[in-house]
Amino acid sequence: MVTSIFPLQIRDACLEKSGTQIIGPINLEILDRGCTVVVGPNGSGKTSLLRLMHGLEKASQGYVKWNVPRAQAYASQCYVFQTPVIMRRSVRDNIAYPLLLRGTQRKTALKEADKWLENVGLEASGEKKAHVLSGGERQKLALARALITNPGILFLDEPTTNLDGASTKEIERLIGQAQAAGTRIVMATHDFGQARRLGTDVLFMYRGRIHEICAVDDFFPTPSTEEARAFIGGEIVL
Ligand SMILES: Nc1ncnc2c1ncn2[C@@H]1O[C@H](COP(=O)(O)OP(=O)(O)OP(=O)(O)O)[C@@H](O)[C@H]1O
Repeated sequence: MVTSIFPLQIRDACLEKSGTQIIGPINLEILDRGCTVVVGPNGSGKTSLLRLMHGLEKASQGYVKWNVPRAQAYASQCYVFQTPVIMRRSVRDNIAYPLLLRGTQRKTALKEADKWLENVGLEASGEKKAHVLSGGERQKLALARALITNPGILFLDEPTTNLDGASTKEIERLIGQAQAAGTRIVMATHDFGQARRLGTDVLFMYRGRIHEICAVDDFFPTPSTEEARAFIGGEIVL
């Protein structure tokens, strides 16, 4: 039996940069189901929290611990950056790349990439150089490249910033599809509509700390703190 990477346990974790604590202490447990949307004002620490969870940053105090050894957990995670990293090769090769890294034969990897090209609507662009893609197309490529590995957890940092309505809808469809297929989602977003459409629970960051965590259906109509109420109302929260 394969051991689950969950729960992810974060205990008293802090992250320091240039001698300043930017987030923490954070206490959080992530179980294997759902879509957690991370919201909060600019600079409240959403990206830093995602990076800490994924292991791109190391806790200066406390710990971030998966249910399995770190390397095993890392192999089952993907992180899609706000500005996706695009490799200087074709769109198709970009998508196949994670499978090639894992030792899949090139022919099989490309066949799988073709399925994903179709799923994300990039089938006409497979042979294009990836760096010519538009912003929305790049996000689709990045999602396909993440999902081709069937990750246990997917971290998304503002996946639809600067995208038009149709591209946003398309990206949300792919995220919903991944969640339905069993991938745990943790996503930072400034889009409340998106948070309501995709999220199961909300994590509200404020001044580097988790200020509130609850079901999406409770957070927006009845936030339990004054800061969250002000934030949802579009007031400046400092
Ligand atoms: N490498 C770094 N060095 C120093 N400070 C940093 C570094 N990275 C982030 N910070 C600071 O940490 C704080 C949290 O940043 P972070 O990017 O996590 O916020 P955010 O909530 O994702 O913001 P936004 O909504 O604007 O994307 C900010 O004040 C930022 O300036």
